[in-house]
Amino acid sequence: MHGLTEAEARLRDRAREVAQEAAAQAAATDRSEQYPWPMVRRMTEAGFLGLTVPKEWGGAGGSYFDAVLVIEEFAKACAVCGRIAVEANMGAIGAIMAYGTEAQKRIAAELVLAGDKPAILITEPEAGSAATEMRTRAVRRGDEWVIDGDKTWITGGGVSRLHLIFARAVEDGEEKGIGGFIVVRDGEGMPAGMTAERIPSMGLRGMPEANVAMRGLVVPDAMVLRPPGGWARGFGRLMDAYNGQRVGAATVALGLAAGAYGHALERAQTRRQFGRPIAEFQGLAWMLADMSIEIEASRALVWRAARSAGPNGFPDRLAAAQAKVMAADMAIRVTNNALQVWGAAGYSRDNPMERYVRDARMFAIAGGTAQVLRTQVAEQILGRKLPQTRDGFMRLAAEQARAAAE
Ligand SMILES: CC(C)(COP(=O)(O)OP(=O)(O)OC[C@H]1O[C@@H](n2cnc3c(N)ncnc32)[C@H](O)[C@@H]1OP(=O)(O)O)[C@@H](O)C(=O)NCCC(=O)NCCSC(=O)CCS(=O)O
Ligand SMILES: Cc1cc2nc3c(=O)[nH]c(=O)nc-3n(C[C@H](O)[C@H](O)[C@H](O)COP(=O)(O)OP(=O)(O)OC[C@H]3O[C@@H](n4cnc5c(N)ncnc54)[C@H](O)[C@@H]3O)c2cc1C
Repeated sequence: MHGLTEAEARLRDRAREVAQEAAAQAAATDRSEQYPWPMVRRMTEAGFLGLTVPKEWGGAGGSYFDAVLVIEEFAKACAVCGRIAVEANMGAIGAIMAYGTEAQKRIAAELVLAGDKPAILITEPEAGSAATEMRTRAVRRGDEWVIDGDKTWITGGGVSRLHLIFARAVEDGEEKGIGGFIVVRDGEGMPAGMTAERIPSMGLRGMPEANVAMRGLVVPDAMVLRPPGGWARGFGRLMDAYNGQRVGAATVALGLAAGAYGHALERAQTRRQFGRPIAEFQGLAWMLADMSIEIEASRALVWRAARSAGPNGFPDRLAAAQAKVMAADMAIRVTNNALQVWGAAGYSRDNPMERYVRDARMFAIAGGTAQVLRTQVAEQILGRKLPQTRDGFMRLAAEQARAAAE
């Protein structure tokens, strides 16, 4: 790897060192399906949670690129730890540090720097890819808002303390747009009006995924996250921040692929059949060559996307989607081929290869599916909206005709 400053290389090396401890507990975390609290404490002490929090709020003031260097090292060893590093540096915490009030920033920074991995609540049972069709409503009642709705597949549900909830804001009986609502879980249980029920998942089993129900959840007005541009632009500005997390998810996929590839490379040179190392068989040598090419190409896109964020900005939307699509699809292929290099041994649950395969599967679904993000890439390169609803193009044409007539 090249193109790192001395400080960046030092940060990556420090992350690599701590990630050895993450590797040692990854199998146990997968088997127990328990959130890896001891490792979270270790990562917190090392300053990897809240790395991107500005110095004035107690963080290291690191860049998205710094976070990416750390996330890849953890994801190679323990993808759950990699995802913790994503959400403790990007997504909800990024949105709050950019758009929040002083009080909101202080609360969020303190939580993350003390080891919390925030949760972001966007998806609903009937609004997955079509996230703008969400039904969760926040109705204003004086100085507070009352939230009702159901979210699903919420990473960290029941473990996270800081929650950023996307909901439709209703004021004076009128719907204003989609906004962000901050809720903090203080004690052991969930806040009044909020429940979390775990969903059993295929991979990343140490990370709880949950259905979160909100019934009369009260949020003070002071905890409403108001991005610039008003309610009507709320969803878009929150998604600006979410582009950071897309780069983070791409990095976990990259790290998983790189970790599996490392194991495959070693195995190919030590396992012998027909009297010689299996690496000498061209079928496997080319498989390893393709893995290395795809990993390097993905890393280039991930780095480009992370570096596209200005000092106080978020990664570019197009670059983030391109990196995520490439890394997610690549990780499925590479982890699968790495298991193939291991033969039957790779299929055993006593071996990390099957965990890499299970863990890699989610990234073409979560954070925008591979299909939806391809449409986003197409929209950006074509410079035009590609509506996904049946009547979308008719509405667009009507809007354009109206604008031309004015
Ligand atoms: C955006 C979609 C939900 C498509 O819905 P629509 O067609 O109804 O919406 P648009 O008109 O395209 O967008 C509305 C509004 O938002 C702006 N926008 C959309 N995406 C972005 C973006 N990436 N960056 C910046 N701005 C964005 C868009 O320009 C419009 O703005 P204006 O109103 O014009 O100002 C759909 O394409 C989509 O993204 N679906 C995926 C939903 C998703 O990613 N969910 C993630 C849930 S969290 C998660 O999975 C965590 C997992 S993890 O991190 O491992
Ligand atoms: C492990 C995991 C963690 C997650 N974490 C979170 C989280 O923390 N917070 C959160 O809010 N959400 C989270 N999600 C939810 C995730 O964002 C959604 O699963 C994702 O946006 C897709 O929604 P869906 O699953 O409802 O699929 P659907 O939208 O129902 O899609 C089903 C299929 O149809 C395809 N499809 C849908 N629309 C189109 C289209 N317009 N064009 C082409 N194909 C289309 C999709 O690509 C997919 O293959 C997580 C999901 C997983 C698996």
